[in-house]
Amino acid sequence: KQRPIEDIKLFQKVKVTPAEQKKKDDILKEIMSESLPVVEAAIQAAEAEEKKFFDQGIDRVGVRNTTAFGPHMITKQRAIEIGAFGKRFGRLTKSAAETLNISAGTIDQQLSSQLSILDPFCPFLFNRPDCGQAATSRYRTIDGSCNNLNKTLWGQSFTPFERMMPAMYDNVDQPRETSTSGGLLPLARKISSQFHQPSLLSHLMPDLSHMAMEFGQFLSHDIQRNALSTGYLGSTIECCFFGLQRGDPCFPMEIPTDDPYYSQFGRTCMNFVRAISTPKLDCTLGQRQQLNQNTHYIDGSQIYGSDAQTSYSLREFVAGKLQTGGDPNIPNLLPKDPFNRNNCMLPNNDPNVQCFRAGDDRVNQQPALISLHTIFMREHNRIAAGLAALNNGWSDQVLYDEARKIVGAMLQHITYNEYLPEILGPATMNSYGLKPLTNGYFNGYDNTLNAAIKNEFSTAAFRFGHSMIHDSLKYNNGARNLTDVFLNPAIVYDTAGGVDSITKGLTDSYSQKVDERLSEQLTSHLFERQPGFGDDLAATNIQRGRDHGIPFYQLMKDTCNVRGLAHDQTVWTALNALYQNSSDIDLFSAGVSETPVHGGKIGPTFACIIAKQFEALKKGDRYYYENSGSQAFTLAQLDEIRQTTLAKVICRNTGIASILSRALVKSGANVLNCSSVSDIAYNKWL
Ligand code: HEM
Ligand SMILES: [Ca+2]
Repeated sequence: KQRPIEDIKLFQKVKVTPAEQKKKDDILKEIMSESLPVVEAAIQAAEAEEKKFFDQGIDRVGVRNTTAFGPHMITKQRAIEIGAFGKRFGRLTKSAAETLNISAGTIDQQLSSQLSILDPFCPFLFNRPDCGQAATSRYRTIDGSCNNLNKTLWGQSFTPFERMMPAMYDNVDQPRETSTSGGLLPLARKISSQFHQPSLLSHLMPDLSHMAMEFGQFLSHDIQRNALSTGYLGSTIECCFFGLQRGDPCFPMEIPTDDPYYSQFGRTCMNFVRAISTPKLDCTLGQRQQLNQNTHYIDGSQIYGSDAQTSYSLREFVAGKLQTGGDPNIPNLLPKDPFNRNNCMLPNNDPNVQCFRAGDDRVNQQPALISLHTIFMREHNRIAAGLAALNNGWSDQVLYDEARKIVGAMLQHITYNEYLPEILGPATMNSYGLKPLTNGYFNGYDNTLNAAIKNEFSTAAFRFGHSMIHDSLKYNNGARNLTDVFLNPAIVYDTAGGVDSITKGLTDSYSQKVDERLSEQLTSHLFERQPGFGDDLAATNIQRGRDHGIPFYQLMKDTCNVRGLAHDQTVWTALNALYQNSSDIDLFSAGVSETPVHGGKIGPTFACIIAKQFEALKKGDRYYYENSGSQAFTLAQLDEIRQTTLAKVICRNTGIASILSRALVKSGANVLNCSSVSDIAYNKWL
């Protein structure tokens, strides 16, 4: 039921007096206390329903042979707990918006009151970090808390993705399915099959190696990991069991009956589960938001973990080392996961061949990713040993902390010095101040800048890398199709190849161009375990954008001040033909297909979103490696970090004899002879 008209009018006022604000707060408090029992009952009913799906064996735990999407994308318990509060905030927001007749776009401004009645539902108020030591600590916290000393939760793991622009949902918080001119948006799978056609071998990137793709994914797994909804007892939700009928959190993708590939299998539905919704960091009512399970900062959390428990489970607790696995024939691999939590495809039940554990749970997704994880784990252990050799008195903890600090700094250096210049081009690097210095400290730390990952970046722009993926990984003298290696670690254990061959293969082959095309392995066979029942990554990216209410391309393009046509005319025409209204076009599809900026690999809209994000990750990170301050490296140490290249890290941690000296760049390729690579000068750490 609606509130009286004077209440509704009060909430429509743009400026209010303190007395009016108090009145607003009281009204909201009243609405909340009326709604709370109703909301609680509705959530209980929904949970009973979920339990039914579980009891009937539709949603299952630990599904191995499955058509469920991304079986390795496990949601952590902490995220599930926050999601339970998110559900309550979502429903409470909706009832406030309905009774006060507030339109979706203005919810955040109009319902911005801090309401103490909601405190018990605010996960960010409990266990607040104690930052007493952080102001002077040389080391980051494991979970990213206390980086910003005023806003101690900024960038912490298990906090919301932020946004560049307000979300655009249907009916306050439902996935966007309708066009601005009424009618339905085109199906995600249709856009994928018509527009994101298979990459061809003739569309290779002329100057970047396949390692440029893989480093991008490794970096992505440092800074972002969305949390997907789970069923009863954390089970995997199977949305297609009832055709397309099952409601929230299901948002399955309809496959057109004339689909060029899937129709031959009679398949009409592809699983898709909505991302968990989270309260906002300040726990005011507002739009639906999504949750990042990783630390937002570039800090090596994919190696070390984003929470204390994970970090402990990866440590040796001797001499600062991380745990290793492998066996006598192939030592020094990542530690094994005997519980197979990633639901890997394990060959022939060989008890020695198991998937791996790392700081980010997606590590087993494919062997190129496993290889970079392995190399950086080894680099950590090597550095810990180097520091220990010169510093007799250092404890396990100090050795671990210092090696972790150095590895995190190396990752930042490679990101800003080697990776981003190739992707963004020189003009964008300059205008956002992203280039590292060649000497001295950087004095640009800005404690008003929140480094947190933006939803538009995570859900659309930084997925440009999906277009760089090749059909296959070069391996020994041949190649392995991705379908044969998704979630299958077998070649990592191969004594005749393994990590060395996979890594060498990445620098010996080219990336695909960033364009609308994606490998067929990703659009027709992603994680496939039964022919015709794999997933589609392009469709998933589009659907995820709608799930998160990501603004349309046109709006982001305007926000980024991109003028005129940013596409090749033919490409733009093809994309437009799929939509009834060009202002509806999804951000991923239009962004990835823009004509690249001069000297870069992506178009102007994605370059803007990505540059802004990396600017915040640099200037909003108190522990950015070039900063001065109580956490700083000495200038001599900093000079040593600045010598880092990805190629040297690879040389130091594999048996590879020679490699591209700029591991991401093929053109004008200079070869680095690994025997000439010197170690870090540990005497600067005495
Ligand atoms: C073989 C390589 C890769 C595979 C199989 C892969 C697969 C996936 C899958 C299944 C998702 C989850 C989609 C969803 O449910 O929304 C995802 C998300 C994502 N991918 Fe990739 N990807 C790969 C490489 C890359 C690369 C090279 C980049 C960037 C340079 C990248 C950036 C992202 C980002 C930013 C997300 C969103 C992360 C999040 O949900 O928090 N990926 N990818
Ligand atoms: Ca991180």
